[in-house]
Amino acid sequence: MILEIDNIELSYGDKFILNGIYIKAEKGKVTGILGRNGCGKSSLLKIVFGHLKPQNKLIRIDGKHQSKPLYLSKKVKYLSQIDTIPKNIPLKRVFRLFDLTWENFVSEFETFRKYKNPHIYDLSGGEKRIIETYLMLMSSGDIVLLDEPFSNITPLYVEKFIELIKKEKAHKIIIITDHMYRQILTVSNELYLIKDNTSIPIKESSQLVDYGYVNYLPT
Ligand SMILES: Nc1ncnc2c1ncn2[C@@H]1O[C@H](COP(=O)(O)OP(=O)(O)OP(=O)(O)O)[C@@H](O)[C@H]1O
Repeated sequence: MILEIDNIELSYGDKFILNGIYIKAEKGKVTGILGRNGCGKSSLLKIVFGHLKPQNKLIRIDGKHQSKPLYLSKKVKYLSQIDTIPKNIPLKRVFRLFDLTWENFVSEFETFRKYKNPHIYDLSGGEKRIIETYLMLMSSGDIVLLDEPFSNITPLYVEKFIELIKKEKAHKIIIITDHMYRQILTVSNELYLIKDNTSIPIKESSQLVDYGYVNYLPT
């Protein structure tokens, strides 16, 4: 399965954000998107999910133009930057709604074992984010869009998610964006930088220095 995000044009009023984007994401690969604050990464994922209507877009799956928003097809799971888990339902039930189990989750994320029958409001901000990321990544779907899954998460669990993403990509298209660029470099098979409103395919990490995204690369 191949997802192509093509010809995206987005402005908010007279504020020009994206133009001429082309991103190709495939099942079996993780596609990373990097870019400075405000370059339009979150807007791009919202456009792919279908929540944001740009001035122009072409979304293709296996070459077939998708005229309807992808979220209608239930093919896509989207970790956005806003809270999405209902507050009034016990978390174990939320997991069941996603066809997942709390028991499997705590076997990977041990520190959650202390919660016996938690609701989302019992958790810290980072813990909520861990749950949301787990649900979006691990539940069924062909396409997973992850907007800043690593921010606010303790390093051991960032490593855990990198491990899970590498497993899940075998049967999913995964598109990920985050400012933790070292982790994005680690987990991604294909990489794009959004700069000057457009997408630039990155083949060598040294290009990130050439394009002024970072001053130097970690040794
Ligand atoms: N609803 C909106 N109305 C007007 N401007 C918006 C709206 N949403 C986003 N923007 C602007 O569009 C630009 C891109 O925002 P977006 O959140 O997509 O960037 P980003 O690359 O994800 O940023 P960050 O890395 O800081 O999260 C920003 O300048 C932002 O202020």
